[in-house]
Amino acid sequence: MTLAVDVRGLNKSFGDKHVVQDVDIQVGTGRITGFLGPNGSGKTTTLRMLCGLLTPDSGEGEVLGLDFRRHAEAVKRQTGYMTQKFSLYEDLAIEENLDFIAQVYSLDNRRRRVAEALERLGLGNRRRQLAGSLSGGWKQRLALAACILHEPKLLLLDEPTAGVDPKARREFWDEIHALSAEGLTVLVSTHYMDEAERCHDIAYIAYGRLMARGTAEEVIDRSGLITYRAEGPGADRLSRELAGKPGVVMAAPFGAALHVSGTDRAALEAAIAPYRREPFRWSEGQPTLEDVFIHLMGQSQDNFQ
Ligand SMILES: Nc1ncnc2c1ncn2[C@@H]1O[C@H](COP(=O)(O)OP(=O)(O)OP(=O)(O)O)[C@@H](O)[C@H]1O
Repeated sequence: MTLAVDVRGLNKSFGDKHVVQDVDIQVGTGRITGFLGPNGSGKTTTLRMLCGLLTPDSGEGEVLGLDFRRHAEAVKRQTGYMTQKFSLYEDLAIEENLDFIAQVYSLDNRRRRVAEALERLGLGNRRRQLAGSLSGGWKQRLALAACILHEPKLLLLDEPTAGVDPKARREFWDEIHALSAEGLTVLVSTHYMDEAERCHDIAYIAYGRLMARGTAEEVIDRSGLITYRAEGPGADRLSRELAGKPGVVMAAPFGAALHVSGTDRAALEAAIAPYRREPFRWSEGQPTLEDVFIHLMGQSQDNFQ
């Protein structure tokens, strides 16, 4: 697999806060890599360093085959970065926003590019609508259209669907997959588990440190987590009793069922033994990505406290 991003030993501090610590990040060409981790763990900071908007304290490697520090400008030109906050002009129409961006970047074939971006993201019928009057989902589509206008090879998307309804999120992801199928590489930060599962690969960062990476299956397998599932009336309410018992890393309700996880099988089984009675039915299940992420978060040291 060729790598569109292959950066090692990335570090960044703000004052005495070491917010990105020795992070290695690799993103396969044409793949969609989900970037996950708790709030404030350094995802945005990492994305900004990769596209040359922020200078790392240290780190080396290539983005799109270029030394990402020495050739930051060239990397920037081939990268589309979608910020967390909608940053287009609310009092300009959709088409005017795109045309303005095309002018700012001195893009050739402005009309063609804008028309193609409108068409591609289904914005054609709304092209005269003011950006400020769009719903969250359409705003995000416009922001995505703006980032692909210059035909980048790499997309860095920072929580692009935060606060967007499920249907619009699904459509947005269909578009990300379509772009990836055309060869674009995508690194996308998200807090949504269903989105993590839609990624080819995952990188999980907590408190500035990369804790896991690989496909969802690999991340789950390598966690060493064992999960039991309890069903039956009131099973979900056992979480409080079980949480904190030796061997229990996590006990959380999943609908009416309960997931209890740990890494030490004997200790975990001892913890649930008193509850192996009617009306509860226990079975060993596959840990979910969410189980694994909560486990990883617990393992990482919160160096901001
Ligand atoms: N310019 C800055 N000056 C000082 N501190 C900063 C700056 N930018 C980010 N930070 C701090 O760095 C840490 C990491 O922030 P970052 O935005 O990279 O996290 P994140 O993983 O993207 O979080 P979220 O999921 O909430 O978006 C936070 O503690 C944040 O307050």
